[in-house]
Amino acid sequence: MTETPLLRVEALTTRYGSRTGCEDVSFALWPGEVLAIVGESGSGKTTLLNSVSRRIEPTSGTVTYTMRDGTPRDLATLTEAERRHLGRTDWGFVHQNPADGLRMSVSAGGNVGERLMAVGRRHYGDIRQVAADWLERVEIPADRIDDAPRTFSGGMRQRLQIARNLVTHPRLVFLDEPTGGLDVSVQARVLDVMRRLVADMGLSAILVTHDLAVARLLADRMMVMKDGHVVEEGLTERVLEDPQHPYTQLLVSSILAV
Ligand SMILES: Nc1ncnc2c1ncn2[C@@H]1O[C@H](COP(=O)(O)OP(=O)(O)OP(=O)(O)O)[C@@H](O)[C@H]1O
Repeated sequence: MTETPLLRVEALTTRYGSRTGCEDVSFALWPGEVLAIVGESGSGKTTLLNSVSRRIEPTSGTVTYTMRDGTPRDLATLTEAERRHLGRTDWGFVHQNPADGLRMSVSAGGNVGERLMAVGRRHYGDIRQVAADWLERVEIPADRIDDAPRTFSGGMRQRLQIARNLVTHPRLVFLDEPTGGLDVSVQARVLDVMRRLVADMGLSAILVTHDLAVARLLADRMMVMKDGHVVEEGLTERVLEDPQHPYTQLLVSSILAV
């Protein structure tokens, strides 16, 4: 790991009127690290993810991101065009519902190729070849390249969403309950593909999940949220094996002991 974090979040607070989404959250994300944000429904996980990725504007606090040229930038100071560029090149966002991250009536190859065109690739034959390679990497049969994702199963759609996001080799991926809507048997394959790609590509990721088993499989480090606050944070194995906060103890015993 290098000395400069990829992302530094300081005292981030997001309120919805008088209701608190997340409050006074600080953390650093290091290159190549996967950080899970866990907690029960309503604890503020999605609010935090969306505030960090600027899908919503936080009420206060700062998020500093180290750009590809090594310059740390306060995300609040980026122009709209700079943010869009970041979203197309350096960042990926995998939604729980694949329909939110895919174009459901565009072919699978088109869904992947579109992201390449957004970063300036123009040669049709090359784009199709890269798209075909990526479908293979996420275990989608080559003969489905011209089919639209609305004809795919839930697991295939999610694997396609992963391909669409990773084809531009982002440095940071936001994963919002990426296996949340899937049957357990289908989840395993999606998780396996994701774990392999994250490791192969040395990706940094922030993963929101209420499922501690998913966090255990993918994350190096874990932050536990309750009522908008981080109550515990540490290496995944440490938090799961030796939880310190009573709420984490409850979560771990109720979920892993079954
Ligand atoms: N758009 C919104 N308007 C008002 N309140 C909101 C909004 N979104 C979230 N909240 C509130 O903020 C708090 C945190 O919600 P959030 O969705 O971030 O939690 P979560 O841990 O992601 O839950 P889930 O796992 O159910 O998605 C909750 O009290 C929720 O009711």
